[in-house]
Amino acid sequence: MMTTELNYGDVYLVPRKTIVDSRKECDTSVQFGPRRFDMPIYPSNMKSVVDEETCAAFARLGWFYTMHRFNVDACRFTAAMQEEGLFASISVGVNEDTLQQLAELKAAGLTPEYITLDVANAWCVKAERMIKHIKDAFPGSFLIGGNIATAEAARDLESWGCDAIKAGIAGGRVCITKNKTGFHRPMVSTVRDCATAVSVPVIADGGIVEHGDMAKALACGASMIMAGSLFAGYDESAGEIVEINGKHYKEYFGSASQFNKGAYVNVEGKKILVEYKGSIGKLLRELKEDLQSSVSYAGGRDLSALKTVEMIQVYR
Ligand SMILES: NC(=O)C1=CN([C@@H]2O[C@H](COP(=O)(O)OP(=O)(O)OC[C@H]3O[C@@H](n4cnc5c(N)ncnc54)[C@H](OP(=O)(O)O)[C@@H]3O)[C@@H](O)[C@H]2O)C=CC1
Ligand SMILES: Nc1nc2c(ncn2[C@@H]2O[C@H](COP(=O)(O)O)[C@@H](O)[C@H]2O)c(=O)[nH]1
Repeated sequence: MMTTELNYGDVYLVPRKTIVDSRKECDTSVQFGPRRFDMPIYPSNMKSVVDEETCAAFARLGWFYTMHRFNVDACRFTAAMQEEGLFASISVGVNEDTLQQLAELKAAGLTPEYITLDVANAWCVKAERMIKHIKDAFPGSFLIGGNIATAEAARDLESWGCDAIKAGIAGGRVCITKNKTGFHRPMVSTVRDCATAVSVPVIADGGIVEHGDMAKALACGASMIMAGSLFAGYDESAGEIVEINGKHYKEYFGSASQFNKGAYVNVEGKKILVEYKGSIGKLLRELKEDLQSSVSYAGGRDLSALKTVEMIQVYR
């Protein structure tokens, strides 16, 4: 049977009576694993979005982050962050090099507070083996597994030991997976299905276009949101600045792009230029203001109000 599925642009949230005197009263903070963060959104663990400085800046601001896994010394990164009094949040893969990195961390007596298993389709035997290995070797780390896109996959990752699950397949701005393989699920349907299926937190990954999509993701049951292109155009983003005809852009490329892989093999991502927008401070302030406003329209004082808000489908 063929079903109709929904993306963020297909839905809106129905307003309720506001009970606060000011949007500033609305609390956007979220408990995620062992820590509380100022906002439930964070930059994608992509080489064109975050580097060590981005990660340290987000941690200092009280926002969550995850370092990417491409040519990164996880041991050195973890030590550097923790020596600065910041939490360490690393990404790993499913291959031999990850086993090596984990062994080095263990030998150095280091435990990252957060570990993200980052593969295109984590509903696979290799991810199952690695998740079980990480839970065994680092029981003190909060383990995020992803990505997946169905309730059944979410339930499997939860049963394998993930403390949180990242949902979203082929919905990203630099993704070409859906073009090359035919596989994709729109984000509203993905997040709703996955969040309903498990008791661990679900991260809605990719496809955030408008700031209001944050509230929609949370209304679908997400606890956190990961976004790439939203954060890619700033001084603090990791991509290079490019000048064309006097206008400035930043490079934003997929983790499975030829540019990131260094070879045209199993390419499922592309490189684009996004508008350069200067310092990220204005964006972070605006994201918080907009989410505070969303909470007020939801008739609450904190993010829990968004969990029970009514969602409607719009036809164009
Ligand atoms: N969120 C999304 O929709 C997507 C995200 N990405 C991002 O791109 C990066 C690269 O992802 P990924 O390709 O998983 O990682 P890798 O290219 O690092 O692949 C990891 C390992 O898994 C194997 N593998 C990967 N895909 C498959 C598959 N479909 N079937 C069997 N084995 C497979 C690879 O072997 P082999 O190469 O020999 O097959 C490799 O050994 C990640 O950061 C990921 O998050 C990529 C695509 C979609
Ligand atoms: N199919 C692919 N997806 C990718 C690739 N690199 C990253 N990603 C995913 O996209 C989101 C970011 O999406 P955005 O809409 O916010 O820009 C990211 O977090 C990954 O899940 C890739 O090469 N191919």
